Amino acid sequence: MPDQADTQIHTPQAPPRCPAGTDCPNLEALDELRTEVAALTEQVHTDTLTGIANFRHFRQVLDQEMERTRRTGQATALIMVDLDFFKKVNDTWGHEVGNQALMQTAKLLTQATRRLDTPCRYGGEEFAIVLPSTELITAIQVAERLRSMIEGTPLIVGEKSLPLTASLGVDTFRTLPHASTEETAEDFIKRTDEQLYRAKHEGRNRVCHGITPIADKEANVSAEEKDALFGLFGNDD
Ligand SMILES: Nc1nc2c(ncn2[C@@H]2O[C@H](COP(=O)(O)OP(=O)(O)OP(=O)(O)O)[C@@H](O)[C@H]2O)c(=O)[nH]1
Repeated sequence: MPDQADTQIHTPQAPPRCPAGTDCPNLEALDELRTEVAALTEQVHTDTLTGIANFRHFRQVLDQEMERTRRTGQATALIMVDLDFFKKVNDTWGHEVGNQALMQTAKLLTQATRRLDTPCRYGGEEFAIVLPSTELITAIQVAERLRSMIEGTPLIVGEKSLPLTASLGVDTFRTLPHASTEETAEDFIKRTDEQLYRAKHEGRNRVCHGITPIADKEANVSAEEKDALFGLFGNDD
């Protein structure tokens, strides 16, 4: 038999009711709590240094957009961005100046993209942008615009102007609507990262992109779907 203290702990308490038409102090407390939860949720999804989305948020958005692609057949584009010779910036000018370069780059990423796109800090000096419902050709244009903005916006440190450049990899995830696909978010990131490393290897300060295969090995493609597909990619025959 539980003692009285136990009984009090385990008995569910009905929330106090507010009389209709009166100010209710509990509602105010609830509002405060909601504001606090919203602020904490934002913190969990934000990179502290740059103020843009962090890796955790990036992964959630990417999963969500890939799922949208599977359902609608509209491509999801991904751009990976890595500042060039960033170690040298840190070594020459110090970590604090390196941080300023990262903050400036994050600002440019936000300026160069639409509100629907999600620019994120992927980690270190690497960034990623998820572009929903975006074809490869458009994503390449966005990446090229961003590359040019980074190159054309040196970091001003006192009297000095510090040139910055970045290498970018671009690719898209696409599949036929409602077809099963085996490609995971990790595979897609890896595929796009390979383009980024190609850009580094080919001399940096450039955009490299893939030719996206249909990420669907098993789907039976109907004549109508084939027509739609060739309409999307353009038919060379
Ligand atoms: N200031 C600053 N530096 C960082 C941060 N995160 C990572 N870094 C630095 O970024 C540098 C990355 O160096 P590397 O991976 O050698 O790349 P890199 O020098 O840019 O060379 P490439 O990518 O090949 O052009 C390292 O010196 C890290 O210490 C950060 O939050 N702030």
